[in-house]
Amino acid sequence: MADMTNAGEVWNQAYQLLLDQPLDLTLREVACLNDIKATNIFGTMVVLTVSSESTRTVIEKKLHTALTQTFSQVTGQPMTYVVQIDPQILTQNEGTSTSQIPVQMPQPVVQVPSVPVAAAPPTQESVINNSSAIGTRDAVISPTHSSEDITHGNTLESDVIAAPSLGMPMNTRDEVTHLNKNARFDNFVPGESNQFAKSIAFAAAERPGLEYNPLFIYGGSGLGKTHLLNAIGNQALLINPRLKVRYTNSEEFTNELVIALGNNASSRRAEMVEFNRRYRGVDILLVDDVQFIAGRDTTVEAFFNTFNELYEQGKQIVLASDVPPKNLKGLPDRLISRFSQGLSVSIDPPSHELRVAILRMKAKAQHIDIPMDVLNLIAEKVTDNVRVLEGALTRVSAMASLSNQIITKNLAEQTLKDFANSTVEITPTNIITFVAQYYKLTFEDIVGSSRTKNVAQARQVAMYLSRELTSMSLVDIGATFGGRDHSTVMHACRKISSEMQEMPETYNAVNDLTTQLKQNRTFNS
Ligand SMILES: Nc1ncnc2c1ncn2[C@@H]1O[C@H](COP(=O)(O)OP(=O)(O)OP(=O)(O)O)[C@@H](O)[C@H]1O
Repeated sequence: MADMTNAGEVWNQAYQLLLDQPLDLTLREVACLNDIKATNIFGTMVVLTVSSESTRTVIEKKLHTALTQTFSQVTGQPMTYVVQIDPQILTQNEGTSTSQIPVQMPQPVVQVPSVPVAAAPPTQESVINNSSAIGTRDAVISPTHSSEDITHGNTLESDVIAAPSLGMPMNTRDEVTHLNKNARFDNFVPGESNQFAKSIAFAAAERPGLEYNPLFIYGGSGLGKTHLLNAIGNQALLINPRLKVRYTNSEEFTNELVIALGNNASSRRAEMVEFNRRYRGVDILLVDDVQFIAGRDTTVEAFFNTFNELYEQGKQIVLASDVPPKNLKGLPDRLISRFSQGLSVSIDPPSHELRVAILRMKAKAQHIDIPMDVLNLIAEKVTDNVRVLEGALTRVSAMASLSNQIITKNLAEQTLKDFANSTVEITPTNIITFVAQYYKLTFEDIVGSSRTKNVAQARQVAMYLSRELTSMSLVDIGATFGGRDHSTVMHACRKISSEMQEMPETYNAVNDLTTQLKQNRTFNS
């Protein structure tokens, strides 16, 4: 195992392992590997520094899975990474003997699943807007940038439901089942777009392993797939508390497998027995974001075997993905045909009526007094993603509370002028970079261990934005921010959400940063 505190050592070992893998890279992409330097490690997060946006793109698009898995293998624990750009690194890399890759790479075999890539480098603009003129609305509202809904960044896991917005079922992740106990059927609002999925999910929870096995739920980001998966587990346990249920996602499954396999020969056997017990000894297995299982033969093989064993024993398997089975990329046909042999149900974007109904339920849960015309307005502004809908409700309620006004259509209109939809893809790296610049800190400050007030505040804002603007789970966000626990992230999200209702500077920071991120206009790197 590499020394966890030595970034260079971790990278060197990881690099050697990468060389042994059949990565699907062009020669130009291979050359990019020489541009990577591991400059720091914070907890379970490796900071990779590269000289250009194009290298970052290659990393995020082509090497994501290979890198996370290799880092996990080298250190013996689930790892993640962030990429920062520093043009100076080129000079520093010159002359270093390690990590120079030969330009002949192994032949393409494995398709590494891509993750969304940061958009083109933004232009330099002033980031700091400390005008705390709450009440004079124009001061906190910047020009609108509108188009489609926001696109989410790293969609690797969504095992937990909590979000920073008001009205969210806050996450309480069960230690054993990994279920979020607050995601239930009774707080999942049905509509035409999700009713069928909800009914089938309910039936699977009531009669696991019988009619709908496997059950495959697919649909776009923020439409409630994770909520339904958790609801199935919770409902099944309500009916029969003795059932063994496990919620996971492909990232977690893969990481646990890599760690079990990475142990030395003597303990590997025991680790694998434990791994198999965890996944094959259950009555209900719920697997989120199954599209990311692609990428490694060993993971696919382990997943295939797990699936078969559970299926043959009549155990319930529920899978969630952004696309239907036949559109899954990089998975062998035998697995796709297994996924297709049960029932596939879609969740479609919610109608206006459903968006209003969801908003009404969230507002009621938080005792927010909000008139019907405002609910309609929010539902008109945000169309495709319930998570974003919740964020919009948070903004309106925060603005009313800060300016000591009741919620009116006018106030909501002004507040949400800036809550524009955007096609810009927002990645954690972008968020950290933008937040660092906003607070006049460094990238490392945000992901590092400093607890000084300013740094801690900036980090919490970055965590909040990660939850609101990407579909990363609390667990993934925690890992990205220096290996912090998911409860730390949950605390940060709650704190910032509540501060937004009371402190103009927090509201302004979140608001300004959201606008800048969605328009991708700020840092020059
Ligand atoms: N019909 C609904 N009723 C109540 N809340 C909902 C509904 N649909 C979605 N939500 C809420 O919206 C948020 C996002 O949902 P969820 O995380 O389940 O989406 P997802 O489809 O898994 O997204 P992703 O693919 O990005 O992980 C959650 O807070 C969830 O509780």
